[in-house]
This record gives sequence, C-alpha cells and structure tokens, in this order.
Amino acid sequence: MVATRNIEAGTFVLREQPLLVACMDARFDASVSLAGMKAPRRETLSNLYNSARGIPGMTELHGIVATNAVGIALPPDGEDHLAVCEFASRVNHSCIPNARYYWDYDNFAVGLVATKHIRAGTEITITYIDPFLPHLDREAHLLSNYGFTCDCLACQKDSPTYRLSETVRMTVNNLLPDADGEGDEDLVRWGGTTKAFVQRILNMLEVEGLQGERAEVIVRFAEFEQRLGNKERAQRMARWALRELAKIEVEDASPDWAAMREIIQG
Ligand SMILES: C[S@@+](CC[C@H](N)C(=O)[O-])C[C@H]1O[C@@H](n2cnc3c(N)ncnc32)[C@H](O)[C@@H]1O
Repeated sequence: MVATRNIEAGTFVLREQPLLVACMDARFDASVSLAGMKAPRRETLSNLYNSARGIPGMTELHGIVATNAVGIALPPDGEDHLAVCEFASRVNHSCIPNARYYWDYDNFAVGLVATKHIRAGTEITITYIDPFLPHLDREAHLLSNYGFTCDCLACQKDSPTYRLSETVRMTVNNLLPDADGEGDEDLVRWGGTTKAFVQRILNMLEVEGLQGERAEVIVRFAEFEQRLGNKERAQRMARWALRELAKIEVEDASPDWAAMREIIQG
C-alpha cells in the first residue's frame, strides 16, 4: 500500500469492516471453513495473498487467513481475535513502520493510522512483530511466521546505522517493564520511572523511527508503577498514556484505555 499524497502523523488513513473475524486459533487451524460466506465476499477473500502456498497440509483458505490476519483485541477484556480485510490486510511489514492498526469496536472496523509523516509515494507499513527484539530474533520470527526476510534499514547488516539500531532496540527492550511483570526487580534497580526516564526511552524510539510504540511504552510504565504501589506516579503515567493513545487510536480501541482509566480512578 503506497501513500498517494502526503499524510500527517496521527491521520487515520483507512477504516474498513473486515471480511472475516475469527478467534486467534483460526490462524493455526486448518479446518477453517467458508461454508456460510456469500460468493462476492468469498471471492474477495480468495484473491488475497497466500504466503503459505505449498506448505503441506495447509489449505488455500487457511493460508490466506494465516497470511492476512490482523490481530484485534475484542472488549471487554481484550481477548485475542483476528480480522481479515480486503485492503488493510495488504499492508506490508517494516521494522521501521510508519503506521499501525487499531480496532474500532464502535464501527466494528480495522483502522490504520499514520504514526509519522508519510510522504506521497512512500510505502505505508506496519510492524508484524515486536520491534524491540534484536535483528536475529526478528528475522527468525518473520521467517517462521510469515515466510519472508525483511530488508528494511534496521535489518541491513552493512548499513551504517545497523549497530546503532541494534543498540537502541536492545536498550529499550532491557529498560521496558514486561507486560506480565517479569523482570520488574531489574528495572527497580535501574532507578524507577520518572517522567524524564521514560522520555529518554521515547527519544530513543524517535531516533529509531518507532514513534508508533510510544503509547505502549508509557502504558507499560503506568502498569509497572501500579504494581509497585506508587499511586501518584502510576496516575501521572496513565494520564500521559491516554494522551498518547488518543493520537493513534479512536477511544476505547484497545483494553489499554480501560486499564489506564482504572489506574487514574485509583
Ligand atoms: C498480509 S500480506 C501483505 C500484503 C501482500 N504483500 C500482498 O501483496 O497482498 C503478508 C505477506 O506479504 C509479504 N511481505 C510483507 N511484508 C514484507 C516485507 N517487508 N518484505 C517482503 N515480503 C513482505 C510476505 O509474503 C507476507 O507473508
């Protein structure tokens, strides 16, 4: 998907109702059936790209669903589902993405928002994987799950910025609290999370072109402070996280909104 005009950061590029919504297991389940789907929709679905063609035991439909699945978190508790869309599913991956998906539950639609300024003629990309992983892990993940090797600037070993990119991503990865609370002790030892500390991580994201991950980073720190029982800090982080979320999602697009409001309400 290529931008046909300049797109400002924060612009909602696309909003589209999916052709199909299923539980996440369907990505791994070859028995997916389209028995009830009407002809035009089935045809549109069949025309989507299948990167799994030729894999033994994989039906064409299963391959299409696995290739084009967009992860969505359905409320109220963010249960993992997948959506397959005619247009949104066609967005390619980059480890330096310029857009990200969000789930617009009110309109039951997958949305795409620009996370940085995109010039006309530039490809619109999202990241399919955790971008904070080092290159070798990203490469293995993309190859085994999506069947391709990324050649963005962050993946080119001979690019002058490769080592810097690796250092930045691994540093962010180390400093970030895990979503499940693992490794909190290490972070406490690093000195806790003042706003300046988090801002330095956000600056690193900016250098690396990972602006789209800002909200997620702040959400993680709000939850971390909440786990530590630092109520005021957690509330400050949560308010900040909500401001960032508002830049990249419609309200309540992800369970993060409710989690941040809960922290603010104490
Ligand atoms: C959801 S589809 C993306 C749209 C697809 N390129 C198309 O033409 O419809 C995912 C597949 O696109 C290809 N792809 C996505 N990003 C890529 C990249 N950065 N480099 C090479 N292939 C990529 C891979 O084959 C991947 O399995």
